[in-house]
Amino acid sequence: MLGGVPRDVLLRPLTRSEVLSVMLRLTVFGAATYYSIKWVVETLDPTQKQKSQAKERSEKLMKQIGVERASLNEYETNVATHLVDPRSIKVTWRDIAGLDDVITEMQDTVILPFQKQHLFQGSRLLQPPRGVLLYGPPGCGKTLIAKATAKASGCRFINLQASTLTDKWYGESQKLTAAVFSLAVKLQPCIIFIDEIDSFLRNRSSLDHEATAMMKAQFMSLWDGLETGANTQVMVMGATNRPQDVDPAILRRMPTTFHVGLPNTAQRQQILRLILSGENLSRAVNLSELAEQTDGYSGSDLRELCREAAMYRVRDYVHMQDMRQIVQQLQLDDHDDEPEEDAQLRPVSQVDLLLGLEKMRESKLATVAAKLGEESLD
Ligand SMILES: Nc1ncnc2c1ncn2[C@@H]1O[C@H](COP(=O)(O)OP(=O)(O)OP(=O)(O)O)[C@@H](O)[C@H]1O
Repeated sequence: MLGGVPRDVLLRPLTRSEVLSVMLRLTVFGAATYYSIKWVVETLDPTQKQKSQAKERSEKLMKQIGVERASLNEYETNVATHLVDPRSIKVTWRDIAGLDDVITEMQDTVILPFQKQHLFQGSRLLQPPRGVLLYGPPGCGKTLIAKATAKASGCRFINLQASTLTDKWYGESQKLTAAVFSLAVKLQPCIIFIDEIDSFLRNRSSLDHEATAMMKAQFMSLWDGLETGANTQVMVMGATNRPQDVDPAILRRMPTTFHVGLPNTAQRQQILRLILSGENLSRAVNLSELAEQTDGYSGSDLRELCREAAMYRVRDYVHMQDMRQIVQQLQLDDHDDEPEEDAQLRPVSQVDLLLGLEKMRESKLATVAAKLGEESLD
């Protein structure tokens, strides 16, 4: 190939400008190769679109919570898409009824350390808890309390879904787990909230996938790492319906626990009053009677009962309108200039509420029957 080039030209040393020119060409060639390969890899990466969407979303959320110019790696960006702006949370303590004791305790043990950090410094005994667990049956207000806590504390709030960490390729879970803690530290004061923590950090068993076991171990060690930074304001808050299924090692890291149980009669009456507070109620409504009759009902059941009750008057109204139209059509000529009827819904009555209760009972019985049926088939 170089046959035509005279031997002395090949052997003579390169001049300074030739060396520079070769180096320049090599640099340009190297850069072109690097960017071409990067472009091909990015084009072929099926998750590229999700990644750029995550970046956009996390940048927007970070801006909303007042953090600009924080440099986040790819995994922290992914976790940042689960950030919640406390100002956007609608739930306040006033939206929770019958749980005054839990709220007071939450304010003292969780919110106070965030708000009055200086009082808690310098004493190992007064260190705020690194982990808090809310437990109790479904629909009794755990999520409401977590949201109101985030709002009242003004902390940044990472609402972590178990699937964010678990449904990932091997190795990705660990990088995301590390990112949860590093992001929380960057954004502190911060609460990492994990709903249904039992499904995520459940009892370890020999059947656990190796990656899951490693992720759990890593989660715990990063959690312990929070202890070493005395001024670190990061807390993990978990909620579960099944505390017995949570890994005991995790439970030990959540020494502050709040039981949010089924409401008693007085609490049910308070919840009913709160749920119906914006409604037009008939004077004859007796919430104490309803509270007596709803033993075993959660706050969420009571809300559903009230929703049903409120619907009866809407249905009545629609039926009434239909009837009126039929009558009007029949008597069209005679009643041409009759005044328009009142377009208001009637107040919610005690009968509506009792009918709502009846409907709830039926649906609860049907659910129990279906469950028993499933069990007998197993
Ligand atoms: N104490 C309460 N005061 C007012 N509303 C309540 C209360 N408890 C439950 N509710 C109503 O029930 C709904 C569900 O409550 P929430 O999601 O907090 O329950 P949860 O305990 O987190 O349930 P799950 O374990 O199923 O997530 C609330 O949105 C609210 O309407």
